[in-house]
Amino acid sequence: MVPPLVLDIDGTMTRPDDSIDPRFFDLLPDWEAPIVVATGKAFPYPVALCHFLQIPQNVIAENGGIVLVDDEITRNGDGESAFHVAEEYEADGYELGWGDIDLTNRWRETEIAVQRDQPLGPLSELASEHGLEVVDTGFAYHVKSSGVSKGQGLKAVAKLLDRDPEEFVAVGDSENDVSTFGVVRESYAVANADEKAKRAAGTVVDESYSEGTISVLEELQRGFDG
Ligand SMILES: O=C(O)COP(=O)(O)O
Ligand SMILES: [Mg+2]
Repeated sequence: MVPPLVLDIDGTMTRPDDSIDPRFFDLLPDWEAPIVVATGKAFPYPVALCHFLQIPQNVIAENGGIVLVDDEITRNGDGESAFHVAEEYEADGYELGWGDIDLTNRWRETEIAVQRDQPLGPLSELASEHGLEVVDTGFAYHVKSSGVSKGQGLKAVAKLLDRDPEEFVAVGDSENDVSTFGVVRESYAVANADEKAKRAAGTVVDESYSEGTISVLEELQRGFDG
């Protein structure tokens, strides 16, 4: 059997121009084991991605803040405090950086995300005053509860799927994937991954972005076929 998968979205299922690699639309629906999409993005994004890929909606969103399996939704973390951090950051004269219509945070429930061109120092200070932490995904700074992570999310998903997290193979590209890498059987960082993800991964693949992820999936498939 091919192993169950836990896949990050940005930097992992995407090409360098941020588009989803269209090859996943053929590869993933045919994968004969559960697939979990684990992302720092707000909940609607991975739900929509699963919908359009036509795969079951096994989702970890907001870096573990929201978990969906079948019809069960679990929320984790102190969203209120994260929203207070955002308010205080703005009151101090900084911006979240997403423009007037902030679609990055509009649907967030358990954490907030800030553009990486905004100052990190004051954001980290406010986060720690509220007992929160900042994670840099390479796409955004995320202000979140420290006990909440994709790895914790995967443990919850695995349980609901009647699986062990150690059956899973993970692919990711950044520090918000390190917790996932810590609970799975095999972990792969794509070549564009940040140093934290590369250090935590069992294997760093030669290819970048979706090219790297697809090479891992094809290798797993060959292992299964052979
Ligand atoms: O939204 C982000 O900042 C990163 O998203 P990802 O976890 O899917 O890479
Ligand atoms: Mg990523």
